[in-house]
Amino acid sequence: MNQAKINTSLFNRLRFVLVETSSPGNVGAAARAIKTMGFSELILVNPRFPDVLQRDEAVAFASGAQDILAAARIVDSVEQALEGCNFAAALSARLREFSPPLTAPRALAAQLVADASLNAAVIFGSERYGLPNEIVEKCNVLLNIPANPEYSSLNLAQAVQVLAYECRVAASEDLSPATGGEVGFQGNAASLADIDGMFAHLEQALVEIEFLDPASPKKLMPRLKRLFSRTQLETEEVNILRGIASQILNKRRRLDRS
Ligand SMILES: C[S@@+](CC[C@H](N)C(=O)[O-])C[C@H]1O[C@@H](n2cnc3c(N)ncnc32)[C@H](O)[C@@H]1O
Repeated sequence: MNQAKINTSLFNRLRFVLVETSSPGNVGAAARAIKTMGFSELILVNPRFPDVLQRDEAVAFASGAQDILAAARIVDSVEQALEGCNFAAALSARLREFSPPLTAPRALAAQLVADASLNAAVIFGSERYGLPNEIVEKCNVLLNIPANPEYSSLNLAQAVQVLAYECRVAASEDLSPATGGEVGFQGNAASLADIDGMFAHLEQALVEIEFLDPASPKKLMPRLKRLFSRTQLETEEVNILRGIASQILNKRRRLDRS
């Protein structure tokens, strides 16, 4: 039995999100992977089979982790899966032109353990298609598991296992009290829902001043998302950006009226 001391704070702050998973066996194996490493929160976004959690194959692959399966939640959208989160990492074997900063599981795990103010999600794509760009662009980081460049796509549940393992190892190595305090943000990390709202507001303002042409948006919003994803936005900062957007919209309306 492993008696190593461990900082358990991350176990309650990290959720595993599987998007549009098709194989019940992978869902069961993912439940087992997260339980063996001490985690418990599994969320499925639009799985191929709505009854996947009860399917024999899922139950068989979960083995002793049937409690994780039973407690797993099924939701309709990534936004629902991320409710209450202020940090999200997209896992992909594929690098993309417009993505948040690239990081590796070990570095991310250390960051999540060190900063107790982070309520995080790690998001995995479907077996066939991986993660769509719209989801990757919402995330703070893109996580790539280092692998053979000629064949780097792990089985979904194995990717979950690697991530959960790295987080456990990082938690075992960091035994500082998990209170946040001097490490991490000065203010509260903005929730992902607030950041989404801020981008929608900013987009509206940019359209209003004709900086963004909705008929030909090019890559302006993905580029801005990438820019902001390089910093961990705080609630106050999101409010400032929304204030700027409001001011632009109000000023524009006043000019239109005069
Ligand atoms: C079988 S893979 C999906 C492969 C898919 N055909 C694609 O091109 O993305 C299922 C999921 O496991 C995760 N995954 C697999 N290999 C990975 C790697 N090397 N780094 C990060 N995530 C990986 C990703 O979340 C991926 O969406």
